[in-house]
Amino acid sequence: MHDLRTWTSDVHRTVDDTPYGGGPGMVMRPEPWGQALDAVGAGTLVVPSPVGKPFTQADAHELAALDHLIFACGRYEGIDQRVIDDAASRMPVREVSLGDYVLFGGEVAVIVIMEAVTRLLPGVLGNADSLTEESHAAGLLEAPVYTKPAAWRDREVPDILRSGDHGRIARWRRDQSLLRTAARRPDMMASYPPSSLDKADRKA
Ligand SMILES: Nc1cc(-c2ccc3cc[nH]c3c2)n[nH]1
Repeated sequence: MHDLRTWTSDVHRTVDDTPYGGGPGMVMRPEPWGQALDAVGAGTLVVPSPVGKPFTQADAHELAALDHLIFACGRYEGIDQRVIDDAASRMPVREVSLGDYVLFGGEVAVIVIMEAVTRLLPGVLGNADSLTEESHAAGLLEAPVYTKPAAWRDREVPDILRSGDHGRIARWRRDQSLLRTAARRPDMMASYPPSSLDKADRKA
């Protein structure tokens, strides 16, 4: 963690200023950011932003494979664009959005990204199999999950899950994933490769 004010030189340790072109709020000054990024060295710079590329599980896997991640947490109306442009001349930069809503700053977004990335690192999750079954891993939403008791408030666990027939259970789960994804995330269905449907059919 680095305090951006470390790289200020005025008595008030100023990190923001008014936006060129007018408009509400303040913009983060380039000088402190430039010196801070120089100081932390090269890596892949991850910048949470409302205007970034939507962050996906695939992005989490890509970041988990990298040696050095640098997270830039902005505040106010954002960071002077020249900071991003200057950094991109020296290192990979990823501006990422967590969703179509606006936060106060990048800190919470960085916490979310760090959790999504670190849980993919070898040895972090107790059961690595969880990574292959979870939502978004196979391009679909996960099937519903159940545990004991078999009946709870007059609601029974689907019989198939108690049948011991693992082939039929796998098929049921895949079908439930497809139904759930089609209902809640038709955008994911659009990119779900039909070829893998054939493979799953063959497997089950
Ligand atoms: N997905 C998403 C990111 C943000 C975000 C990220 C950084 C800053 C800096 C100032 N406001 C910010 C907002 N809002 N929503």
